[in-house]
Amino acid sequence: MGMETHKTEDRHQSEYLYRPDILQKLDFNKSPAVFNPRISTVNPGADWMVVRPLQRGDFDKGFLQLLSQLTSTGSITRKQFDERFTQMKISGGHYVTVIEDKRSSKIIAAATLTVEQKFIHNCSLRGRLEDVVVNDTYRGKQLGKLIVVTVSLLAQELGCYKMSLDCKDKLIKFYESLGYKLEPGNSNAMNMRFEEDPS
Ligand SMILES: CC(=O)SCCNC(=O)CCNC(=O)[C@H](O)C(C)(C)COP(=O)(O)OP(=O)(O)OC[C@H]1O[C@@H](n2cnc3c(N)ncnc32)[C@H](O)[C@@H]1OP(=O)(O)O
Repeated sequence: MGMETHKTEDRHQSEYLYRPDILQKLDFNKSPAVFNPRISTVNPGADWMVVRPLQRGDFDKGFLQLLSQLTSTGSITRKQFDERFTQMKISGGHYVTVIEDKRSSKIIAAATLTVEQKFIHNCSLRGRLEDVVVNDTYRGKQLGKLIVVTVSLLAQELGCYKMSLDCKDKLIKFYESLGYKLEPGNSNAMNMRFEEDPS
């Protein structure tokens, strides 16, 4: 490969799914979450950690292996990953956000904000929190709180009027500590499955 080809390839790998600068202005004082010690998106607590949008090159940084700690991912090829990344970027509204350990160049946490465009509420936007996961060897160090608060504040910053999530019963307390509430009479998650559950 010539030098120019290398440069083009580097640019390709570091391409972001969404503009990283929106993450710089999130105000953690707006969140009810308690951090001890205090950390935030811009100051995640160690110089080897960075909170940022998904990059195309995260295929090589263990992003899919991390997701497999959440649910079944199947065996996704680089081409499939690349095409999905491109489609998400073109369609907009997909804020896949990650924490990288720069010492090992590995993705250690992830959460997605999906923004839905609505007609109701004066053409409003609604956020959905999806696919939250922290690498098991990094759990219990506030990174779950950090990544969830990051995408929740991002939803607010983007103008969403609310943010919703589905979770297992045992995680209700975790999300309540971050500002999510079970609304009486309005907290049922229902699904219609079109395929056999692979697990
Ligand atoms: C909308 C969704 O995506 S729901 C799916 C959530 N993801 C998963 O279940 C995947 C597997 N689990 C994980 O990846 C992690 O355990 C996470 C993301 C749930 C939490 O990540 P962590 O980095 O361990 O969380 P963090 O250190 O920020 O913990 C925050 C608090 O929640 C509590 N907590 C964390 N996980 C759990 C759990 N599974 N059950 C009960 N409490 C929990 C912690 O004790 C901690 O409480 P404290 O602040 O009083 O000490």
